Amino acid sequence: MEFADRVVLAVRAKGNPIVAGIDPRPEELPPGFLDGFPDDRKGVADALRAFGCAIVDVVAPLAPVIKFQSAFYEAYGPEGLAALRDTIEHARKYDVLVIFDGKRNDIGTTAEAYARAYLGKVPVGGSFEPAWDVDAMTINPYLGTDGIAPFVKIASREQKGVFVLVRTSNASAGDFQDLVCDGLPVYRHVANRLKGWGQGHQGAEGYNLLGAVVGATYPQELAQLRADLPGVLLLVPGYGTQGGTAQAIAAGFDENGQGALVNSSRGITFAYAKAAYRDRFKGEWQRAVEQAVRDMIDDLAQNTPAGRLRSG
Ligand SMILES: O=C(O)c1cc(=O)[nH]c(=O)n1[C@@H]1O[C@H](COP(=O)(O)O)[C@@H](O)[C@H]1O
Repeated sequence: MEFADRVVLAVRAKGNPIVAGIDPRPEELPPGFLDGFPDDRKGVADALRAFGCAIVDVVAPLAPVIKFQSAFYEAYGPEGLAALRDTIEHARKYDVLVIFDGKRNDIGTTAEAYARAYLGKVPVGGSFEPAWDVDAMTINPYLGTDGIAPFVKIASREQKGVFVLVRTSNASAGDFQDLVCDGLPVYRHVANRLKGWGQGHQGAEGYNLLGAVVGATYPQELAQLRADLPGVLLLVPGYGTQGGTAQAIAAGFDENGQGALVNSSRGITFAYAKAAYRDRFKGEWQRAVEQAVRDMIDDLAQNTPAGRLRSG
């Protein structure tokens, strides 16, 4: 089944549009968690593996999508990447879609290697086999069309998805993305190109394999892009810790409560450190994580069109 159709069906089946972000920072692991592991780089990577898998066990039954932020695993070198691989494999045991967030890209030929690595297959001996085999990945559009085409080609062949950074959530997002050129800010030029890049790749549910990343922290731009990009899935990070609210995200959905996937990473992964959850659940950190997901589901249901997913 096409990636975008799998997203629509998964969101419908779970009744919410949540992307649970797993961005593990060793210094924020539950108190005492690291004590059970050797005091070296491999030990920390093993702790990230154990922690990430435990988070997956809590979030995968509730959320339709999990997003892994590669940076926090890469930080621990090859051992960290092995931990990421094992945690992705653990997530694969559940009925959940997996996004690899590495914001990759390069010139066309190198972009093709990235696309093969994460979405496609690589030659091994006389045959081809998948390497990372995730459902979708994030990419950077700065290099233009030839850097995007290989991702679209391979995603299309493998029924995978790609999310292009269009208007990011960070404070300096506007440095380049808001520069006006030919009467439009650069991020809207990217959005217009994205429509072309995705042409011919629409799934049966009306959404494209090529999605757009749009931050929750810029509600006006989000509303603009929802209008500019019908049929494009929006991956919306920035909810919670970065200050994005459900009200701000509401404009990202279509009239059926579909079309936007809302990510929260620290707000879920490290929920147990928040005073309200810490006092309520004491040392039971997985219960705090579960409650954070349930609270986010309720918040989006009450304050965005995603509530329509529940009413059927
Ligand atoms: O592509 C992304 O996912 C992304 C794009 C963006 O504009 N802003 C953004 O925060 N992200 C990622 O989304 C996650 C947000 O994490 P929290 O702020 O902890 O919820 C991190 O993994 C970021 O790298």
